[in-house]
Formats: sequence, C-alpha cells, structure tokens
Amino acid sequence: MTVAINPSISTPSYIPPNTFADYLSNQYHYCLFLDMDGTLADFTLNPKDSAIPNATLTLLQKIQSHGVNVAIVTGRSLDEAKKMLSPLQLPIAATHGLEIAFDSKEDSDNNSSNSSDNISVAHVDATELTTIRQRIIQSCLPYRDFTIENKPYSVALHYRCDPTLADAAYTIMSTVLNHHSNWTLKQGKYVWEIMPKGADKGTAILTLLKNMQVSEDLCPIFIGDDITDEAGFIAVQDKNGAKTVKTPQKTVKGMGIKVGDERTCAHYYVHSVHEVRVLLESFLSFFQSHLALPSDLADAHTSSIKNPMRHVI
Ligand SMILES: O=P(O)(O)OC[C@H]1O[C@H](O[C@H]2O[C@H](CO)[C@@H](O)[C@H](O)[C@H]2O)[C@H](O)[C@@H](O)[C@@H]1O
Repeated sequence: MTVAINPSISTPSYIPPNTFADYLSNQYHYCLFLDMDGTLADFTLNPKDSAIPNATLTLLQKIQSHGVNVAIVTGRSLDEAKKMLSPLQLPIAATHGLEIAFDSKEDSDNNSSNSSDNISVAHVDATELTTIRQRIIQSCLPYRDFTIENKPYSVALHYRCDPTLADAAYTIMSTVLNHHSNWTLKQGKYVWEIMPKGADKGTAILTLLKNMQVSEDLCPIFIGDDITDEAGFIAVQDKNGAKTVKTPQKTVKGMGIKVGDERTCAHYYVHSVHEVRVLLESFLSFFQSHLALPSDLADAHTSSIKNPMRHVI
C-alpha cells in the first residue's frame, strides 16, 4: 500500500507543555477542540476499557467555567463519547463528524438534524451498514484476535491485540469496501474503519465553530494524535478555513497540536497523553491569572511574556 505524502507536512515544534500559557494572548477568544483516544485517554487493548481520568475531566470543566468553548472531536460514537466524558457535558462531534451534538439551541444546516435533541446526524443507509457488518464478521471468522467494533453509523476492525494482523485487516476491509461505493475506509492506530463518505474531523470542527457563541477574535486550538486528526489540524491552522462555513467570528490562524512525534501537518506537538494534561493545566493557569488581574495589568502581563502569539505566522 502506498501512503501519499501531503506537501503541507512539515516539522512541528515541540511545545514544553508546562509553558503553554506563554503561547497565549488575551486578545483572542480561544476555542479548544480535543480528540479523545490517545489524547485525553491512554490506549487500552479493548476500546471498552479506556477511560478519561477524573483529573482531566475536572480540568476541562474548570477551563469551561472561564468561558472557553471546549468541544470533543472523536472517532467514537456519540453514546460512547458521552459515557467517557460523564458527568461533563460538552459539544461532541462523534464518529469523525457523522454525529454532532451541539450545546446551543442552534442547529447545523449541513446535515439532516434532530432539532429537539440538538443533534445532527448524517444520513446513513442502515441496510447497507448491516451488509457491511455481516461481510466483515464473515471475513474475520478464521481469525481469533480481531475486535470488531459495531458503531451506529460505521464498523471498525481493530488489530491491536495482534499487530501482525495489520495486512489481513487492511485486505478484509478494502475487499468489503469494493462492494460499497458510497463508503470509505479510514485508518487509525491499529484500526481500519468503514464509514459513509463525506465526514472528517476538519469539517466537524468548522461546523462546531459555526455554532459557537463568541464575539471576539477567535483562535481555535485542536489537539489530536491520529491520522484522522490531520484534517482537524489543517482546518484550525487555515485562517480562511472558517470562511468556508461562514462563521460569524473573525478567525485568526489557530494551533494544531499533535500528540506524538509522527509526521503531521500540525505546527506543534507534545509527547504523550500525560503531557496533554500538563498543557491543559497551563492553559487553565492562563485564564486564572488573567481573572485575578485587573484588565490593564492583564494586558501588561500579556505583552511582557517572552514570546506572545509566536504561533501566529
Ligand atoms: O478520534 P479518537 O477519539 O482518537 O477515536 C479514535 C478511535 O478510538 C478508539 O480506538 C482506539 O482506542 C482504543 C482504546 O484505547 C484502542 O484499542 C484502538 O487500538 C485505537 O484505535 C475507538 O475504539 C474507535 O472507535 C475510534 O475511532
């Protein structure tokens, strides 16, 4: 299999996570978009066993309480994502953007939507999904160590329990896909997933942004670890990206932060889930220190930091 090299892939800069506050400016309204697995939650062999630490949930709740828009952008189904975040309630773009739960009363006009729950779900052919599931189950019968994850709008085939099954997993999924032209194959860490065409995390972030009630200049930040997160990095780093969905805010170039040192389009990276937590603590400290200071002192503080807004190129 040939993997196309994206020309926008460059060498990201490491952000020492405990100094993240130094990268921020009080001139901007930050929105935080977060991936879940590999970013907020460490990996586990079985997807059902993974959890976001309570300390991280508390941190997100505190960040939210400072008026920062925080949203989740995940490959998990909406139900699974809600369980992992409970009791915290956040806007969630789930199944790579196929299911979006907004927190405001406004609905997206991108997909058909269930306005009473403020949830937007793309149309998925249920009969075709059932056929895809059956084909995958049938093809996996000779193998013991695959985990098939049935989601409401997609099917994922995991091979983390036996990484030597990588080629077999790709062969099974690409063969099944040959029968379903409106569906696509997404690659993740030790997983291949078949889902309807048309959704990606970049589009999901822009859809969430459009629904956020912020009046000031907007600086979106997205943190993620996987191949599917690349579309999200591109969306937040492209200051014209938000215009494609006509966001009402003036959007500045945002920050993509990759978890891990693999090749990426993100401009920044940290090493691990632990470092994401440290970075979020520093992010929170930025808002706490600005809340504690009168606004003129807060402005002076911002202009005196070593390298303010050095990410805005
Ligand atoms: O977009 P994310 O929030 O990162 O979700 C991506 C996929 O995460 C889950 O799979 C991954 O985590 C599992 C649990 O640690 C691990 O066993 C698996 O190998 C990883 O690929 C989830 O099961 C998928 O549905 C998500 O698409």
